[in-house]
Amino acid sequence: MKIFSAEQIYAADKATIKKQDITSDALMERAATQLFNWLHLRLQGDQVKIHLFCGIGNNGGDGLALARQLQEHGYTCTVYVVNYSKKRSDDFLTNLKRLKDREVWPEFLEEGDDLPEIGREDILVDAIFGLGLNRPPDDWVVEIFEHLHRSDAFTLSVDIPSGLFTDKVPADEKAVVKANHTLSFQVPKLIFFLPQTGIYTEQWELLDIGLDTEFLMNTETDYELIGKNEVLSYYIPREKFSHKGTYGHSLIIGGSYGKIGAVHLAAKACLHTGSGLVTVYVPQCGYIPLQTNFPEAMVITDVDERHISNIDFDISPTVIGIGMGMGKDKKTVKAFIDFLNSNDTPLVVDADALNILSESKELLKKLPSQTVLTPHPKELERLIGKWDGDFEKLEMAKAFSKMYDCVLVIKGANTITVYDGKGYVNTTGNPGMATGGTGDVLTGMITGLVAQGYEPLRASIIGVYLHGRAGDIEVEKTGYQALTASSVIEGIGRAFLDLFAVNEELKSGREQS
Ligand SMILES: NC(=O)C1=CN([C@@H]2O[C@H](COP(=O)(O)OP(=O)(O)OC[C@H]3O[C@@H](n4cnc5c(N)ncnc54)[C@H](OP(=O)(O)O)[C@@H]3O)[C@@H](O)[C@H]2O)[C@@H](O)CC1
Ligand SMILES: Nc1ncnc2c1ncn2[C@@H]1O[C@H](COP(=O)(O)OP(=O)(O)O)[C@@H](O)[C@H]1O
Ligand SMILES: [K+]
Repeated sequence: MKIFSAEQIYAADKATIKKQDITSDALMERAATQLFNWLHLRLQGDQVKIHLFCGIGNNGGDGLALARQLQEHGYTCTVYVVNYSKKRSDDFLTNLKRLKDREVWPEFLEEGDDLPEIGREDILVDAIFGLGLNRPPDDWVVEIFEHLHRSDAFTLSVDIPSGLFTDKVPADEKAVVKANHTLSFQVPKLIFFLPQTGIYTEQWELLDIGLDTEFLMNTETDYELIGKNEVLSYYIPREKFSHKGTYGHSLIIGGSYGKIGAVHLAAKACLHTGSGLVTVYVPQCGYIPLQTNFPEAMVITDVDERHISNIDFDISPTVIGIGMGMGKDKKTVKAFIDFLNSNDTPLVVDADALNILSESKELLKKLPSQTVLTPHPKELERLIGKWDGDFEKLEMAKAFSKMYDCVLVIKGANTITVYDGKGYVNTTGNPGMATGGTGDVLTGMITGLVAQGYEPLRASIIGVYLHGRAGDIEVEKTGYQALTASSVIEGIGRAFLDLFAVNEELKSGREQS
């Protein structure tokens, strides 16, 4: 699913109005009706107090139109207009008049006014600012935001939490409404997925307002949200007459004394993701544990007991995953540099190998084209330098990816894979995965997918999706705290099966009906 910018959403508005020959007010009414239906379905006429805080633009207009529909259905609501500007939008004014025609008189809030009392059990609707915010809200408006927050009432934001810009991080966290739930129109917004802006709403949901599908389909976006449908469309089926050679030979290089587990996790994940063969390359201290606990893997050992000192093997792997638990011993750094100087096998690079790469631009130039790099935030900073806010981080990541022709997998709650000027935002995964070793599992999975013939960008997108899905499946059994990297590996098989689950359900539903 595409993630559109605010400008593109305004353009979609225009295209819809023209193509469907409707007024902008009719589109606002659609939006309000969807908001109303959402609330009505849940409240079923309950007489809970609803406070609607509206701005003076179209976000406020949505709020006013919603207030009218609520009032018509007998709900108890009070409407406030946060009067931050005299420049009211036409559709706001239309809806203000309609409300007054029904003898609902909003209370206009100005600087210095007393603020209304809000009970904990009440419901707040935040329709103060939407996509049109273009400067920080005034202090007295921020005070209203804080007042709403102090009430502890359930806060429902319309389109986006008020105070959030769509293209930069707010300077003051108090200047944003903290929503429990956001009902956003038609398309997801990038702000829901970035660590510095995603925190302002606990949940978000899309409401279909019938924007022109042709416009949405034909407009190229900088970001895409990756869900099951996207992954399914990339899936390569397993052939009946295939054999282990069909699915590639992955070589996992890494480990050092005390960190052999990282390689074990990556290699096991690689195998569970479908790599035909998996060989690991470790210091000698890794030989016995791996051969004892992981019979499916082949093991090649370095000449050194504790560290990788000379990457030397006589197999021809399809792809190499490198860096997990490898450490930065002097011998290892030299071995890695020598390896890069002669390697032309596709690479997936993680952990210490990334840290070594960060220290030399010359080394980065030696990476084969479309090498996958899987940094967590700290490793990313070492690679691309410090950024000022999540939006700049993404721009810097795109520039870096272009400069070195690499796929950058920016790991986090919503991992974003960046390549060729575009970002692919992942939707799976959970906080239980914030535990040692889950990153090693991801690297193994991406390596295993490249081995099977997925091109590096797709392997990354699919790997990240399945990794998160495996974590989501396993967390149902373990809870967040007990989820481990090993349990994520256990979940990989179910994550693959789950790709087809909806289709199966649909099929059985059709058969029954
Ligand atoms: N397709 C869709 O998705 C649909 C979207 N719809 C809805 O429209 C919403 C966007 O509405 P909007 O463009 O009128 O902007 P909104 O956020 O209400 O701001 C109002 C104005 O405030 C001003 N302003 C900005 N910052 C300020 C500040 N700090 N302090 C004071 N003033 C400030 C600025 O005007 P300026 O003063 O800069 O001229 C701005 O224009 C969208 O989020 C959704 O809810 C639906 O109705 C239909 C379909
Ligand atoms: N809160 C979270 N929600 C979803 N996924 C998460 C969360 N925290 C971490 N992850 C995922 O877990 C993995 C952690 O990787 P990393 O930090 O490299 O761990 P390690 O180095 O211990 O293997 C990444 O894939 C990341 O996206
Ligand atoms: K809002």
